[in-house]
Amino acid sequence: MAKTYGILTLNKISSVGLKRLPTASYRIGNDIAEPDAILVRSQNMHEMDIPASVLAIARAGAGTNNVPVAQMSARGVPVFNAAGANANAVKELVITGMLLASRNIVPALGFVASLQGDDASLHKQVEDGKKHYAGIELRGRTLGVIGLGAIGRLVADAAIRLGMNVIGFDPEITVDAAWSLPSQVKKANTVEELLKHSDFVTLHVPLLPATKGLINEKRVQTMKSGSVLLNFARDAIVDEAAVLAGLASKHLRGYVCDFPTAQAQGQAGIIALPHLGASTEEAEDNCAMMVADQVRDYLEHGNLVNTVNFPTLVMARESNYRLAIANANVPNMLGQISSTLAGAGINIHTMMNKSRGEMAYTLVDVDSLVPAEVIAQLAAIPGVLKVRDLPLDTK
Ligand SMILES: NC(=O)C1=CN([C@@H]2O[C@H](COP(=O)(O)OP(=O)(O)OC[C@H]3O[C@@H](n4cnc5c(N)ncnc54)[C@H](O)[C@@H]3O)[C@@H](O)[C@H]2O)C=CC1
Ligand SMILES: O=C(O)CCC(=O)C(=O)O
Repeated sequence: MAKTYGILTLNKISSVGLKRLPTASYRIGNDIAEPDAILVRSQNMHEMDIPASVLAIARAGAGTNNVPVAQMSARGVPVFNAAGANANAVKELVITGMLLASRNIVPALGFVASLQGDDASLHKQVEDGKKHYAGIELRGRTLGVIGLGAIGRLVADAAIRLGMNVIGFDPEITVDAAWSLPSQVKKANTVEELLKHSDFVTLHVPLLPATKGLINEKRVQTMKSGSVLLNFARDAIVDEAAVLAGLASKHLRGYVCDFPTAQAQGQAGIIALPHLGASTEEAEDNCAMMVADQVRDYLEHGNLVNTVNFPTLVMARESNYRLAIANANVPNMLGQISSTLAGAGINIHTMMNKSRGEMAYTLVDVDSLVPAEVIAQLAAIPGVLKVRDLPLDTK
């Protein structure tokens, strides 16, 4: 009988993506027991008892801070994301956020909603009251972008098209990302340099120990007087109390974020959206399609693309029998894997191994069926975290 896979969904995942997992071999739902993979958006998985059956977790989005990545690495389980698939949606909301703040749109809408009377009275109140909501233009102002990955690059490009000057800071920028940046983007050497010169500052970094509290009290004070901070990355990247103090003293003009909190609720200068950055039909479909394809390729063929904890490794099938082995990145793993196979009289057709940090991953195409006892021997090699037997279904 052909193998079937169970996919547990923890949030609503677009059906456009789920359709890429054929119903003949995939059972998908929010109540799948002993799933082979989990698809998730923002649900916090840190306290979840993740079943031992799970071979892969895929975040239908960019940030994986809601997934216990280190715990999964120790189990040899890759954590996938949908790199770049929702970047355009976030870019459009960031530009919206800059316009909302620069033109005082939120209080202006509140003013209009509060008006009462007939048309003539409304007209008078509007003309008298509009002076309180006069704004500033984006053209000619400076945007500082912290994090020039998939989203930051698109935001930089859009801002330049609106006539803004753009400064960027990203000490870990990839060569490809640097090539794709508009030449007008100026490089800041430090966060402080960027903050000092920017009228708007937008954050597009992942939440990591190194980025937690990136915008702290000292840095709020370093920001230009009258500037606006935009945070569509993660709440903990900003020390919100410091930002509220900056708003109260009028040092900051506004804080636009995707993460409402009780302490910021209703405070002047705050525009908080309900984590809407990636909430467009297009982004939800793109993310779901990307992770469905990645998970399917991993479950069926062991290929790894777009994980946050494993190397990228894709190998075309060259035989009907494949082993996928997740192991610690320590000496002599390949030697032990090949000698175990040789000892069992199994010929290696092709073998590829790649590492990333402490993790390594090996795909081995062999010429004959691998008996269960050999799989057990491989799994028992110290440092081997997971062994998967992936014979092609040739029926
Ligand atoms: N509000 C929402 O709905 C969404 C929020 N996000 C958040 O935005 C983050 C960024 O998303 P992408 O641009 O797609 O990720 P990405 O991985 O393409 O880019 C992140 C960039 O940040 C840079 N970076 C890392 N540490 C840094 C530091 N200390 N200083 C400056 N740069 C640093 C990296 O080098 C990389 O270029 C995600 O991790 C997620 O938390 C992403 C999508 C939707
Ligand atoms: O799935 C969502 O709506 C949240 C998107 C997000 O925060 C991310 O992709 O990092």
